[in-house]
Amino acid sequence: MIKLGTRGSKLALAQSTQVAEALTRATGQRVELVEIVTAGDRSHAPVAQLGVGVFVSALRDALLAKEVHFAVHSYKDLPTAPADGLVIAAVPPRADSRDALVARDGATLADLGTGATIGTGAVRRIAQLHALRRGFTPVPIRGNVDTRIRKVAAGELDAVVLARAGIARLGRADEITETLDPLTMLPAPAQGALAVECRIDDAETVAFLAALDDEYTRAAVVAERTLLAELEAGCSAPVAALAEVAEGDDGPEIYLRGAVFSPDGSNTIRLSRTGTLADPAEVGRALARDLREEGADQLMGDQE
Ligand SMILES: NCc1[nH]cc(CCC(=O)O)c1CC(=O)O
Repeated sequence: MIKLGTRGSKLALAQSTQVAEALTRATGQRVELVEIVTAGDRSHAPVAQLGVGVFVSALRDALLAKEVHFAVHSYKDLPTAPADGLVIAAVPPRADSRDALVARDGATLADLGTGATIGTGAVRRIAQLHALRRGFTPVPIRGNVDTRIRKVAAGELDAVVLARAGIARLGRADEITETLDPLTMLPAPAQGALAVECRIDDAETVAFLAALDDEYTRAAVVAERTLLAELEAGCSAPVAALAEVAEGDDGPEIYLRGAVFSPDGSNTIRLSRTGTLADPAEVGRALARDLREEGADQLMGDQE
């Protein structure tokens, strides 16, 4: 039996269970889930105040203390700096990376009128909603996926925007009323991807977990997160990125789109780049340089 450390939230349990089952299918290894309470689960403060690493650090402590063999994170919630002594041993095939709208009566963004209240806590999503110039009223919310969707059913909000992958992992994809095209709502770097982490010196677990790794997903996530890191921005920053791997003339290549937003959505810089699958980090670095040349720092620094 090897031990998988997981948060106790429904979403964390759903994705940990899915990874555990995939590992058992691939290797025959049985996996025991061990629940770990993080500071982020105990607190009701806005995530922006808690800081990026709050959901992650308790899991990493448990790994380093050898209480568990590995942990599964939502990749987009990981700080961009690597953790000492740990390694992302597998990046499983990515789920849908797009954002999704949940509204009443099947409503899409096109159906929602001026003043429609749309719940989301992410600056990235708020800025892109404003940028549509439809007079929407983004409403900051927090809480788990179920809580957020309930506010729509209860009439407290007209709609919420959430990651499609999270809704789907909870088995509620049929409640999505519109999956948002990346042209309208470019997702967060690494959205929909999972990071499977273990101790770097635990060769046996590293070898086991390799069975779950998906080369294209890993390359995409490296490109997106290198862009984020190069812009010196965290997971709550107004930065969006999506890398896709497509067949080029000389084999597979990476197509990386990136965008930065002023917090009120009045200004956006969107650019893209292609590069070789062999060096996804370079694609991220190059796009970060391009965005900087267009004034990304000033745009994002324009916070207040
Ligand atoms: N920021 C919270 C968060 N972290 C991971 C997911 C689920 C989707 C994913 O794994 O990317 C969500 C919910 C959301 O953004 O709607």
